[in-house]
Amino acid sequence: MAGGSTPMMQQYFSLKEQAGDCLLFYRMGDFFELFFDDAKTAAGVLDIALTTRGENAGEPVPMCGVPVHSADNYLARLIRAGCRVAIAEQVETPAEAKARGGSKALVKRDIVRFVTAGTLTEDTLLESRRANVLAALAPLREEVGIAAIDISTGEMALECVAPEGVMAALSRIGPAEVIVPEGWDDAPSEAIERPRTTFSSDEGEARLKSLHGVATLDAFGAFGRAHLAAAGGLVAYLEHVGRGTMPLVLPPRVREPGGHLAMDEATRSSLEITQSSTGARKGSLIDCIDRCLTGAGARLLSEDLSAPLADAGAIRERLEAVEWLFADALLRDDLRRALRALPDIGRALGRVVAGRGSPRDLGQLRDGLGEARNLHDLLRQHDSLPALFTRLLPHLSGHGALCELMTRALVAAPPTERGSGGYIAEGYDASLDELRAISKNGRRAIAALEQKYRDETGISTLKIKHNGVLGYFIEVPARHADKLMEAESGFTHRQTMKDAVRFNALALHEEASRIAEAGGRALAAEEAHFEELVERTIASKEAIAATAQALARIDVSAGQAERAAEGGWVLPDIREDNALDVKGGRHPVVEAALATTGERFVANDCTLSAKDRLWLIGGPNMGGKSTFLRQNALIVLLAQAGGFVPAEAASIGIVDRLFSRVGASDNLARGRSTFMVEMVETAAILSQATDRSFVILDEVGRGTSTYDGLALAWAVAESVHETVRCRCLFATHYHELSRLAETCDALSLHHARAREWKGDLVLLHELAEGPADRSYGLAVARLAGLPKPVIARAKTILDKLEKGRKETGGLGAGLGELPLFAAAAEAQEEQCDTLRETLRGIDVDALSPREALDMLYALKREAGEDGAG
Ligand SMILES: Nc1ncnc2c1ncn2[C@@H]1O[C@H](COP(=O)(O)OP(=O)(O)OP(=O)(O)O)[C@@H](O)[C@H]1O
Repeated sequence: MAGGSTPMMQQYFSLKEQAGDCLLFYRMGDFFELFFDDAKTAAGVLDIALTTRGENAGEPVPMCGVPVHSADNYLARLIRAGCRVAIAEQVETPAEAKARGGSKALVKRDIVRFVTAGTLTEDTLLESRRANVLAALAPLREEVGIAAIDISTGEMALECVAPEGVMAALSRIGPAEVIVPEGWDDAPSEAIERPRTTFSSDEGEARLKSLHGVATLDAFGAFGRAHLAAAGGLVAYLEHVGRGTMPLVLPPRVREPGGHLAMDEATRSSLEITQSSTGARKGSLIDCIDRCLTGAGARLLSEDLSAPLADAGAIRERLEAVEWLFADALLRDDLRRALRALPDIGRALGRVVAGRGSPRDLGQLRDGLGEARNLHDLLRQHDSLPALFTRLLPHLSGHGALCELMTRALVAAPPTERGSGGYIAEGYDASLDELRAISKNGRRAIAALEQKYRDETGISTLKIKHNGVLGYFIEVPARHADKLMEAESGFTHRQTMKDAVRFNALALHEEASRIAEAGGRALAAEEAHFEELVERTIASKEAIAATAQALARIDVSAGQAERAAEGGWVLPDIREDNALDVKGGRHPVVEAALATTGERFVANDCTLSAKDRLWLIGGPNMGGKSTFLRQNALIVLLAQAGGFVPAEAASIGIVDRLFSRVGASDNLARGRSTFMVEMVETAAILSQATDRSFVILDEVGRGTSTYDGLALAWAVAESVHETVRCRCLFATHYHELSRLAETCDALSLHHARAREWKGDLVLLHELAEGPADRSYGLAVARLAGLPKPVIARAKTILDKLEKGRKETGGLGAGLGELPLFAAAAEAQEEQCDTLRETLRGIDVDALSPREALDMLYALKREAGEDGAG
């Protein structure tokens, strides 16, 4: 970068202003270069050299650069590190610039697109088994509209949530990027602010209508103002990012509230559904059950698990399809063989519509649509087809004309680049074939010329060669050059090399021009065919997207059936009551982990019903309590996602909300103390759970002092039992809680069994009825290898504490007379009543002012507010 305010610097600054807080990739020949702070950021993230180029205001300008041919790789790393990038390309050639403004003219550059985490379409930047979602939030008075799109496939959904439900919704959607109107105080951190005006419902409606070329949106669904406002912000952002080139956007579908099993952020992360506690897919539920053969199937499965259904009919429809494929292993194999060969046509379509499609993408669409047709024919032979597949069947066919056209038009394996042509098949276009023949014949003619020149000159080492600078030329070794240099030789000198000299000749020149012209025209013809195929594809984009979605659903069903067969899972019985009856349930992830070391997972029953809906579970550390809690939550989740479950039998009354809480989990990132988090989360359960919910509470209360913790655990258990009345598994180390069984009739006691054998602890991982007899804490500590003297010392202390407990009644002393949760509330009422009675008994007319004042003081004292003032 030259000093002062050079034209180049001015161009750079004006582009940087348009780029805003995105890093500016400034195209310079074969490199993208970054300057100033952008260079420092990029060099840090990419670990590449930071240098300088020229000066600005007397200071060297920091600079770094990445080669254009490997830019995708660098982009991926920058995006992963949370950066956004503006790509400024040269939009004219140096020759054009020269013709326009003389030899010193600067090549015009323009930002051609922004690359952001939520708006990627490049195959190399996307993970095949993971959706890449951009979400826009539009807060209206009492609600927040959410528009979410995966532009790699164009799938778009709109929903509307209460302001306090935004985080839960975002944790379900898992967006890579979130945009919000500027100046919104409650916006999630990390959200990107966009102009407020774009988030208006009128704007949204207008943009959707123009995008889909319709006069009314009625055919797509019923949209509220919040839906449309969010859609407006989203579409405006896509226009901005693509600089006017729109990606694939399919008609939006509206997500109705209540259609799904609700889970909040804490529940999702505690159940490790799509990612484990480390943030990786490995070790998560999906990692353990995903047997999909296509990326699109894996993405749909992730959506199923993130948003399980709450409607019995819809769940049974999915289950019926899984069961059908579960029962017929041969058919499942056939189906899966076909699925394995499927390209990702949803994403290929996304690239084609976004104007970044390649011949290879068209080839993938051809192959994928053809394979869909084969699946259609395979499924159609069966007359017992499940309802779900009957519904999907029509989407698997119907692309006959397009497939036939692409089959004729494209070569078997089209390239990703179209610059050198060669992707349109022979026989598709006679004039193209002719042009190719000219090139081919031309090359033959040149070979003949070579022979002719050799004969004429007698130089057997004469060769006709080709390169990018000279085109075709004749080359002879230097020692034979003189002969060709003669004026009458018919050859014209072009270049002298160290050992060779190069010439041209008229006949060669003419032949070469013919070849070049035919080659250029052939490329143009291929280009025109490509454009036409793209246009034909775009014309059927919605039908192709529907095919892609149907294929993904079939893949998910077949994958679920495969997983069930592999693990001996069962079809759950979906019911509308409040039962949760699991026989021989297992935790799929723990079971798989144990299997790698040859250990066996101990299956356990969970039989909750309206009469016995709260299980209090005690037992030693490491006894398997947490595992049992989670396995039942996962079984509910898997069943409502429409899959088989790891159990011998399962009957599941549909759950409306699932809550999972683990006592005192660390959440330092949010700046709240662990206990505070635990209480905030517990409060959410008590206010949001209904009698149709399922709650697992793992040692709630353990994050504070023993007395406080016990008191809170007690009160929470009571409240769940008396007020919420939902199904609940409550694991705790507080023995004292077992006394709740005396007063709570729908609560029962259970424990994870353990035995001490010859001084060693044996954990049986088996659940049994009744309270835990003791805690085995020291035995577990010994198992963990705590030094012997420490264990011995702890034992002495424990003996003393236990003696004290016997004498004083221990932690739970005094709890005998504790009124029940509801009774405690009544107690306050009672006090009000004595006040009322005293008031009623006062004869106001008989009181002197002094007596009245005394009486008032007395009443205040009774109400517990003495020391007035
Ligand atoms: N049903 C089971 N069969 C076999 N092994 C199991 C079973 N349940 C749990 N385990 C094993 O025991 C380990 C501890 O289980 P878990 O964390 O559920 O115990 P816990 O009772 O909740 O312990 P703590 O009270 O310390 O939190 C698991 O990691 C697993 O390896």
